[in-house]
Amino acid sequence: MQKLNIGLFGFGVVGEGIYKVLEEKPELNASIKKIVIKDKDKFRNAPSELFSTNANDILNDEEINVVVELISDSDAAYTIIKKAFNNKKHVVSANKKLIAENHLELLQLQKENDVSFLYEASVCGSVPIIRNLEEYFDNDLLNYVSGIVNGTTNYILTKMANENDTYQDALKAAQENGFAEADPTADVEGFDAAHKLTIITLHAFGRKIESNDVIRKGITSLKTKDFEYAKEKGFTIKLIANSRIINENGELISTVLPTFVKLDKTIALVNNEYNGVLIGSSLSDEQFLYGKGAGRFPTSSAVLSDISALQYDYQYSIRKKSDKNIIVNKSGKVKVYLGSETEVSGIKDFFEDIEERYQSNSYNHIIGTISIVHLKNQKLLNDERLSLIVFE
Ligand SMILES: NC(=O)C1=CN([C@@H]2O[C@H](COP(=O)(O)OP(=O)(O)OC[C@H]3O[C@@H](n4cnc5c(N)ncnc54)[C@H](OP(=O)(O)O)[C@@H]3O)[C@@H](O)[C@H]2O)C=CC1
Ligand SMILES: N[C@@H](CC=O)C(=O)O
Repeated sequence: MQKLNIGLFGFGVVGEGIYKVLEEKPELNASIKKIVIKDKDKFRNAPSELFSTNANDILNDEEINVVVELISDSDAAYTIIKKAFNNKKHVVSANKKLIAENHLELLQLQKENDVSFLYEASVCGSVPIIRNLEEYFDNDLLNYVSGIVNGTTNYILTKMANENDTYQDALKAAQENGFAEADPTADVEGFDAAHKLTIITLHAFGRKIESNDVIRKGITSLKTKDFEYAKEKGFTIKLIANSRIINENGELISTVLPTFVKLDKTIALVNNEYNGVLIGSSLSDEQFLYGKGAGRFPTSSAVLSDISALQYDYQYSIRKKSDKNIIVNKSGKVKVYLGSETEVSGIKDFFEDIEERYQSNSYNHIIGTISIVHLKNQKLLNDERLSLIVFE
């Protein structure tokens, strides 16, 4: 077993977690030689000689053969990872934004430099989704991957639906628990889930889509009345990320949208910071992966698993990667609920047909069918007056 000398970038929620975990796992033959952070004056729960603010203390150290990148700045992480590859170091990362934005380039660089780039922690925290899609589902025909991939929003939605918490209180608690991104806009507006969905889509279907291709709406415009409607009708509201193949030409429908989920469905039972992903395939029908999607030790467990996989030179091969023309979000339609406190002019025009209209002094809603082409209209997605919720 080769000795892994680790250079760790970041000593925040996850970085400090993996430091602690590795201290308790001497049998792994992996130890942290240097930790690079940003703020040299912060108190650290580790010996001060380990710390530096100079990235080159890791990147130019020839004894360090593994870089574990756990920082909150994706631009800085991009520079660090590229240099690490050039210097023939393996990289483990949890940085979904960075990966989603540079996925194919980074995979190519790992290949050219004959090193490994592993990032299980970047999607669904502790849940081993990437390696399962990559290895186990290699031969089975996948139809969809769908579920809850962001712990912060699921925590907030659970607290709002089940404990009548306010959005602000629930978000604050998610931040205090270390679930949220440094800028929680990434969580609550659905960007984080969209980044994760692009990573999932490449490993599931071999197709690289951009986060901007995903039809995305977060949870910030949901109102108490929407939760009341959901309860009355036997639903709960979840932020669901979904990529599915709909046509023989391989067209993908990829969305991150607030979704009414029937209370008796598996996904409805995924609460708090837990994530849960349904994998639909021709042979095995539907399977479910479930576990903690955020937080110090759950995320560290996935980072640890990647470090451990380096011991046997594991690499993602992306065998399913297809260079065919990729078509995303062009066909089909969905059943949508649009709620608003005041009448919003022109929204009826988005619907192909309307099934239900409700109007009162304090709240209105319309339920009907909207084509995918109209659903991606930014006017509809970005209007904060509108609660947009799809039916699964
Ligand atoms: N928290 C979670 O549950 C999960 C997080 N992730 C991902 O893991 C990564 C780390 O997240 P998390 O630990 O929560 O973040 P934190 O905000 O808790 O910690 C971020 C760390 O990054 C360091 N840092 C920021 N910029 C730089 C830089 N330019 N150079 C060196 N160090 C830098 C900070 O330094 P300093 O301490 O000096 O401020 C800090 O130690 C992110 O990519 C996140 O998306 C993935 C899955 C789950
Ligand atoms: N902020 C993210 C952290 C894990 O990826 C989340 O809440 O899921």
